[in-house]
Amino acid sequence: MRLDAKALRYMSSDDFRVLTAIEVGSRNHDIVPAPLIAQLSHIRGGGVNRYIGDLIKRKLIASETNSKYVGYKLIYAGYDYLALKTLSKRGTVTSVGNQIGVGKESDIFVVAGEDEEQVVLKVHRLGRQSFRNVKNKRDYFRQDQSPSWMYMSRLSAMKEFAFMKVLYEHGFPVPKPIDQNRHVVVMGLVDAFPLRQITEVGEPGKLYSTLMDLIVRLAKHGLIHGDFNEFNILLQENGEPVLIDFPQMVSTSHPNAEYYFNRDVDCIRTFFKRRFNYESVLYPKFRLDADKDFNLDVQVAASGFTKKDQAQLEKYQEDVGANQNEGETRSDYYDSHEDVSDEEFVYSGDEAGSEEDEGEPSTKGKETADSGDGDDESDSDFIIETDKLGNTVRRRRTPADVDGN
Ligand SMILES: Nc1ncnc2c1ncn2[C@@H]1O[C@H](COP(=O)(O)OP(=O)(O)OP(=O)(O)O)[C@@H](O)[C@H]1O
Repeated sequence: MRLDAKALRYMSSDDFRVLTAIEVGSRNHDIVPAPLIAQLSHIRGGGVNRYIGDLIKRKLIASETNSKYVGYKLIYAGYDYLALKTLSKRGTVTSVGNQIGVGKESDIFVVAGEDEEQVVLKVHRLGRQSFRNVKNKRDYFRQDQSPSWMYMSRLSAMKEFAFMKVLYEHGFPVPKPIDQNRHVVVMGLVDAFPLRQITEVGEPGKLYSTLMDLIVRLAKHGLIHGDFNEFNILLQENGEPVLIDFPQMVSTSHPNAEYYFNRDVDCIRTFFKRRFNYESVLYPKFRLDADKDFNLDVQVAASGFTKKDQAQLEKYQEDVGANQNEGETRSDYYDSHEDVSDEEFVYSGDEAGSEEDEGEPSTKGKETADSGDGDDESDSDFIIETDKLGNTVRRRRTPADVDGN
């Protein structure tokens, strides 16, 4: 799936009203009947059917029949569309660029921001992975029981933005948080390579200590990253790491805090041993009684991402985790995952904050960065080079390399 910027330009305001009406109607209906769409969009007569037909053709909505009537539902592309429209109206996204990556549960694009600078647009796609791993898929579709995939994606984006903001404000090395709407987060572009692509570093011991210090500093602020590994650490040319991706971040007062803390520490120890042949007897241990400098989790709760939201996301993550194939690593996932059709992601309500005209749009596409474990991957798409600090880095070829620039 692509981020279709052109579609944004060509969509009429009536199309948007109809799309927004379907989003609003979805709060109380699995599928929204045409008369309700007409009422919510204030488009009278049979006119609404023409717009509905148009939106179906553009694959922004889908029609479905239940036992009583034919209705319409928003699909991922339509939801993307509404989010992009809102961000472009706010001016935080001014044009759409290329997809630079695909995560387990997200699509990442570089787009132009407010002052034409390059920024990162991350579209959360919960359900991509869980379709394979969650047994009780139906739960997430049934509005009366559990939230939809799109609702969960929105919660995940809210969480990422809330944590990024609080961490950024307290001087942690994270991307600059810029904006968030629905399931989309806009953040600063970090000029760096994921640690996973780095084959050699000048001083592994120094980087190891920096990363362990970061884990400890987070804990002293009441937080555990929960997914602190080579995929979520970007290494800048000056050797300083930047932390991304906070879907599993938990408070140090979480009942399983010690487990999560140790897992983060172990991830780094294992990676350093495997990749750089570096081992140290020194590593941090979790201490519940440690003096806390600050409780950032309290600030996050105050930011609008509530404890209830956190609990809902945690339940989802547990469901995914509990059903994860034993021993499956993230690389295995990348190597084996099949794309799930976007039409399968159906929005079934619970959305908030969708004022009329507050629309915005979509994304997704081909895996371009990081498509397997760096150790096993074919090298033809990569260039090995030495950065200014003498680190050997492996990066994907760009058109500029082909042109010889
Ligand atoms: N702010 C950023 N600046 C530069 N690159 C970024 C940024 N955010 C993400 N990326 C790139 O996109 C990739 C995926 O991002 P991220 O880890 O946030 O997605 P994800 O869906 O959570 O992935 P996964 O769960 O598989 O780690 C990163 O490895 C990195 O290469």
